Amino acid sequence: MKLTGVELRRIRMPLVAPFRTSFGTETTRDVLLVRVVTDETEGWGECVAMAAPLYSSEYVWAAADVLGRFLVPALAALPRLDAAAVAPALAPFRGHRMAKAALEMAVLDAELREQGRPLARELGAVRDSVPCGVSVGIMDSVGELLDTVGGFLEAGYVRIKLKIQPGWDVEPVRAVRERFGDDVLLQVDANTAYTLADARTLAGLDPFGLLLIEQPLDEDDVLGHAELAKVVTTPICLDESIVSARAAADAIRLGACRIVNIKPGRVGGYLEARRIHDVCAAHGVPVWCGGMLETGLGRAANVALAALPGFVLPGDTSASDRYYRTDITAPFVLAEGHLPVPAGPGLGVEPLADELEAVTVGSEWVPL
Ligand SMILES: CC(=O)N[C@@H](Cc1ccc2ccccc2c1)C(=O)O
Ligand SMILES: [Mg+2]
Repeated sequence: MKLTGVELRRIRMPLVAPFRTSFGTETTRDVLLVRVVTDETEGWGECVAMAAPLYSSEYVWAAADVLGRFLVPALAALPRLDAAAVAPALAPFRGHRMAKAALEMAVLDAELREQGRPLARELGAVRDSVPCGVSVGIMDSVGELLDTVGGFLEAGYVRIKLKIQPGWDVEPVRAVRERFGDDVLLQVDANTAYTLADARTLAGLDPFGLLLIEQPLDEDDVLGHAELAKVVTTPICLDESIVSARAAADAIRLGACRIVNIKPGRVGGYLEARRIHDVCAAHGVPVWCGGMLETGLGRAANVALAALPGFVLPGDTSASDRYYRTDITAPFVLAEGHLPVPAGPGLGVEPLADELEAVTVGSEWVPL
């Protein structure tokens, strides 16, 4: 494969409802897409960075800049273009994992399309559909939360995840348990909103039979999570802290987590995501696929990843209509709480021209 061009495309997708977390409220998703064109085919990548550096240090403008200024030129300099060569070629540039992940994803899509090989096959999928959970934001009232959770259970989601923050934690969890019973698979995600001083409050969640408490403390407070794990009996799951396979191995060995949320964008790509899956499997640590409000492009790749054997917990691989009225690909529709793993070459999906044009706010070709 020979690289002939790279397009950086900015799209804006309105959310069907505001999505509130401990770090802010999102009403519109500002997404950067990467299209890699080769002499044989083309591939698509999606950068999961937000418009502002609130989830991690990355944000869309910075990702577009680092791709255009450093990452794409480094890729263009490669003698041979293949997905395995992307991460090593980009390694000299520090960080920017979400930008790197988008570029690697586009090359992987192009390479697999050329080979006629589905991404699920390449990654080692063992299932052709995956059970789906849903992430529920912080709401203005417990009543509104219960209505929203009821709607998602009606829709067939097999697991509910509640965003929490100090002042919105034990009460909403108790209300969901009282209304929907003890059998609903339930977990919470704090997005780093607590400190070790809140250990007693977090232990207050233990009576509710949660699957896990996700990232209660700071991204870099791995030892704090190990301390917290001695006080809280609910399993700790890490998200923001797990930026690589090495970070996963260290966190597990330090006793900082018993479960890992794998997000390909956060860790630099789907190939590193598979390595994290393998490290966790070797330690007997269950994993699940996190979500970053991806369009159908990232959703397709996440569902393929979620079909690997170690993904034993339902992920945040929700249907397209959980976030968007209209997706830029054929929509992912929940069926009996599951999404089908794409079976076509590469991602198995591609943008629908009209839908893509309708949400495009900018496009630039990166000179090679
Ligand atoms: C589904 C879910 O909860 N995702 C993230 C948080 C999150 C929340 C809001 C977002 C808005 C724009 C882009 C990424 C975002 C990620 C998480 O697991 O921590
Ligand atoms: Mg999370």
